[in-house]
Amino acid sequence: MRTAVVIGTGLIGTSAALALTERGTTVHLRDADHDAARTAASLGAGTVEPPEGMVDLAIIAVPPARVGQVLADAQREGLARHYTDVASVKAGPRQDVLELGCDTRSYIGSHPMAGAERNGPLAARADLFDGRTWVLTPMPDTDTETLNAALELVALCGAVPVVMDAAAHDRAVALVSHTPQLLASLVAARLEHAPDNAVRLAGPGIRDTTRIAASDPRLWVDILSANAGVVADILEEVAADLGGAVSGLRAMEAADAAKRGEGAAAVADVLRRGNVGRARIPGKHGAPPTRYEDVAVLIGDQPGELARLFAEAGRAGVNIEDVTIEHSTGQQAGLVKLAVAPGAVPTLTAALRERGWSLR
Ligand SMILES: NC(=O)c1ccc[n+]([C@@H]2O[C@H](COP(=O)([O-])OP(=O)(O)OC[C@H]3O[C@@H](n4cnc5c(N)ncnc54)[C@H](O)[C@@H]3O)[C@@H](O)[C@H]2O)c1
Ligand SMILES: O=C(O)C(=O)C[C@]1(C(=O)O)C=C[C@@H](O)C=C1
Repeated sequence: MRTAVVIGTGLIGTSAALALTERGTTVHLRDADHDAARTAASLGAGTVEPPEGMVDLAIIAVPPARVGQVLADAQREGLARHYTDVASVKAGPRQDVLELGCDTRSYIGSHPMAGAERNGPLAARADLFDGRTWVLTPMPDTDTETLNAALELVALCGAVPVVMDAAAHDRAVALVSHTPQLLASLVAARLEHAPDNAVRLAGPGIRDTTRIAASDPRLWVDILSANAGVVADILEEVAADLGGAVSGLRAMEAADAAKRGEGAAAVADVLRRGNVGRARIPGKHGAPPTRYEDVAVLIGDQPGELARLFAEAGRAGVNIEDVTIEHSTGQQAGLVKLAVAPGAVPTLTAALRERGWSLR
C-alpha cells in the first residue's frame, strides 16, 4: 500500500497510522479536532498535509455513529480507491452506509480486536494490533480489490484477518467485549464510595478485572447503543448466575451443615465454569491458549528503568509477551512482571541476575 488517509486520529486511527508509516506507507492524517491530527503527526504517524491525488485506502476511525456520514463525505470527495472503518459494532454503521447511499463496492467494514482503556493519539502504539484478530465484514457487493486492500492493511498492522457477517460479529463481540466492559464498570463502580482504607488494599486481582472500566463513557454509550438488545440478553443470563451465586453464599452462612454444603457446591460450580470459559480464550495469533510464566523484577521508580529492563530482555533474545506493573503504595519502587514463554524463564532470569537486577 503506497498511500492512505486516516480519518479520526485517536487511539485506533493513530495506532494504524503508526504501523503503516513504519512499513513505508505515506499516511495523511485528518480529524475533526485539528489538535488530534497534529498530535498524531508529531508522534510520527504521518502528515497533516492533504494527499495530492486519490489514496489507496481511507481508514475511518471515528465513533460508530459517525462512520456512515464520514464515508459518504469521503466518497463524494473522491478521497480513496478503497474505504474501511474500524468501529466496534458493524450492523449499525452498515445500515447507515446503505441509507446514505454510499458506494458499497469500494467499502468494507472492519474491527480490530485490540484497543486500550485510554483514547486519543497519545495512547496509540504501532504494535497495538500485533497478533490480534481483525474482523472484516464485507458488503455483498464489496469488490475483491477492496477486500484485498483491507487484507493488506491487516497484514501491515501484524494482525490476523477473520471474515464475518456483520450481525454475527455483533453477537460475538456482545459476549467477548461489550458485556465484559459493562461488568468491569460494575465491579469498579463498587469502589466509588468505598472507604479509602479498603481501596488502598487493591491488588492485581481487581486491577486485572477492572482495567477497561477506565474507558471513555461517551464512546462506549455509542458502541452499546448499537448493540443494546444482544448485550441486555447476555446480562440477563449473568444476572441469573449472580442470583445463583448470592443464594449459594447465603446458604454458606446457614446453621444447617447440609445447606452450607449445597451453597458451597453452587459457588464452586460458578468458579469451575469460570475456569472452563477462561481456558477457551485463544492466545496470540488465534493460537490455542498459551500459558506464560512471570519473571518478577523490582525496579526503582525513575525514568528509563523500564526501557533498560526491556532492552536487557531483548539482548537475552527473550520475547516479552505481556507486562504488568504494580506500584507499591508509598514506595519509590515498582514490581514489574514480565510474562514470557516458560522455556525462556531460565535464560531471562540468568541474564537479569548477571546484570544485577533484583528478581522476586
Ligand atoms: N478504543 C478501543 O479499544 C477500540 C478498539 C477497536 C475499535 N475501536 C473503534 O475505533 C473507533 C475510534 O475509537 P478510538 O478509541 O480511537 O476513539 P478516540 O476517541 O481515541 O478517537 C476518535 C477520533 O475521532 C475523531 N472524530 C470524531 N468524529 C469525527 C468526524 N466526524 N470526522 C473526523 N474525525 C472525527 C475524534 O476527534 C477523535 O480524535 C471507534 O469506532 C471505536 O468503536 C475502538
Ligand atoms: O483491551 C482493551 O482495552 C480494549 O478496549 C479492547 C477491546 C476488547 O474488548 O477487547 C475493546 C473494544 C474494541 O472494540 C476492541 C477491543
